[in-house]
Amino acid sequence: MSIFPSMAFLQQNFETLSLHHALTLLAFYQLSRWLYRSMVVSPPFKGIPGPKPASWFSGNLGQLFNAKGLPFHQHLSDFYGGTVKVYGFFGDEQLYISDPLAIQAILGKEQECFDETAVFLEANKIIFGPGLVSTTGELHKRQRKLAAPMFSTAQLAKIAPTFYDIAEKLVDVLQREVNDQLSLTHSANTEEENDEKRVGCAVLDVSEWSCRVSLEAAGRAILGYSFDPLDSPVSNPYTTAIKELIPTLFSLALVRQFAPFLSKLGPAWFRRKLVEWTPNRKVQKVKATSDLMHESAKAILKERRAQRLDEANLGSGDGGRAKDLISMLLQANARAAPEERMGDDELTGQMAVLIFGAQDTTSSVMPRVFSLLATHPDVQLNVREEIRNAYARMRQHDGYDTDYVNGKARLDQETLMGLPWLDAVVKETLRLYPPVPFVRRTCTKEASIPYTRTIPDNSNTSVASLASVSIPKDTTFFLSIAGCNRMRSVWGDDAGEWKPERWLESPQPYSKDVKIPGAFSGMLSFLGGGRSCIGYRFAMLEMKIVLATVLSRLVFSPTEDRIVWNLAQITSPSVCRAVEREGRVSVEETKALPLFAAFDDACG
Ligand code: HEM
Repeated sequence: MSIFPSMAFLQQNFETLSLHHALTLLAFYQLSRWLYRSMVVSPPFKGIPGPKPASWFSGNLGQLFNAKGLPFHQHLSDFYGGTVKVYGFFGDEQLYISDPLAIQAILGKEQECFDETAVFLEANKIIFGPGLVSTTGELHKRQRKLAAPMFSTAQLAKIAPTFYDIAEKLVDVLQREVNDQLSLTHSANTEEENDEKRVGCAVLDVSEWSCRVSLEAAGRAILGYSFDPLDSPVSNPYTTAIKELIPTLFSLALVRQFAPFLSKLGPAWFRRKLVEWTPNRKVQKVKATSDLMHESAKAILKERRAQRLDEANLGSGDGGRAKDLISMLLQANARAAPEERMGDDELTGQMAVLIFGAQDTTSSVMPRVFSLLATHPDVQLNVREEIRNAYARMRQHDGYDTDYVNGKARLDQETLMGLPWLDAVVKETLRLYPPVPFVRRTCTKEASIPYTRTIPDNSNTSVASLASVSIPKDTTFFLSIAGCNRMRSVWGDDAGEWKPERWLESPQPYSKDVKIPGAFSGMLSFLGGGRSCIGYRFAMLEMKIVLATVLSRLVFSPTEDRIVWNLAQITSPSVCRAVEREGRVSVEETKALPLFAAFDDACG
């Protein structure tokens, strides 16, 4: 008999236990499992290279789940190769995989052996409810089958005008902000000072604007609900809450390890009480955000139902334009066989998950694109010229009137998606700087995975040979999206450089020998396999519409601010500024990405 208390024992006896006893037992149970795995079970990854654990308690987890951890992640694949041994709690051996061959197996033919970690699934169940990111197996497949048609090219074409509405509003708002800044600085400065400043330029926080636009685009396109009309001075409380959710969750990485146990503790009302009683500011912040998301989702679902959006309504009243993706999902749900339908908790779960999935990711990519264009003026010139030429061609075209809305020109979807420079810039940014640099997976049944072992030889180069590693059940590992996207064996010696031209030279600028299943354009940024990003077409369309609309009018150049990109599951930019307090100077980071911006070509 095992010396450890089983979960069944804990559950049966829970009624008679005090909260204090229960938590102590839980901590003991968790601790003993880790100790058992690390001390009794023989280490599974002998011979696989990797760094020493940085701490006896949390191994390398503190380095990996660290806002400043991006260089460490890169170092692992650069220094140790595509399959690296890292340590979890109490010496628990884990893997850090960026090897394309291994990933091909994990996301492809061996995918049945791997799933999201229990920590990820259970934490998401608590935060979002039973949406796509917290379900597994048949339930997950059923939900995906119902949700996938919302993201077809044809359905997305119906929401493209919504993206254009938002992008055009953004340009109007930015124009006002630039004008306001220019008139303020002009009247406050002397002639000399004005000469020194970049004439005609204002400073815009492209990160803040991208966050607001992404949330508004997600709200309107997915829920048919406006979270942030952009022209009000204060952003929506939902924006602030959702922006802080990922960093807060990331900083709670250790506490989240208890989520699988918490989720099995008694009825829902009791688990809720446990969270309410937790004396931790960050836990309370996550709870408040989760409540806000659920309340919003429930209210919107009720509203949609009241509108009785049946098939006839969807196709009429607005020129055949569906209003939002959730209306489409409700309709598909009503048409599905009773046993396939989603319940209300699943529907509200999808709503929260989709808003969340759509917001933080695209709002990480867009500021990165603006910033890279600012520091690569030649590329920016090419992109802007290409967009402007496309508009000019459209104006010359006989039937151009149909592409005008409220007096503003709009590129049709085919033209927009086919702009080579814009496409190359977005793809190359996603490749080199994937907003989600890694995901975690658990091995649900033992699997043998092939990988390429790199061995340094005497001439300071390395030789590669094929190898395989057996991954025991319950092993947790890191799947490095950024590491795989930067593999020199796939992308060539310049894999670490941002070179949009590579996509112009060849539509497939990566090794033909490596096949990563389901991945977008040979990269892993949207992952692959059965849990790949369901919203990648949505993301590409939204980002291209916003970028093309903004870049057709504005030109960007860098300020002297030092920008750092931090890791919080999703990457985000911060500006570093020296602050003096009580005679001491320290560097403070604020979430922002300031760039000089000017309308047309006035920026020098
Ligand atoms: C540049 C933008 C985006 C990137 C880089 C991105 C990336 C990813 C990645 C890497 C995953 C896998 C996560 C994991 O398995 O742990 C994922 C899943 C997901 N994404 Fe995205 N995403 C983006 C935009 C979107 C958008 C716009 C939506 C919704 C409209 C969305 C909805 C989802 C959902 C629902 C999942 C979970 C899918 C499942 O488990 O079946 N994403 N995304």
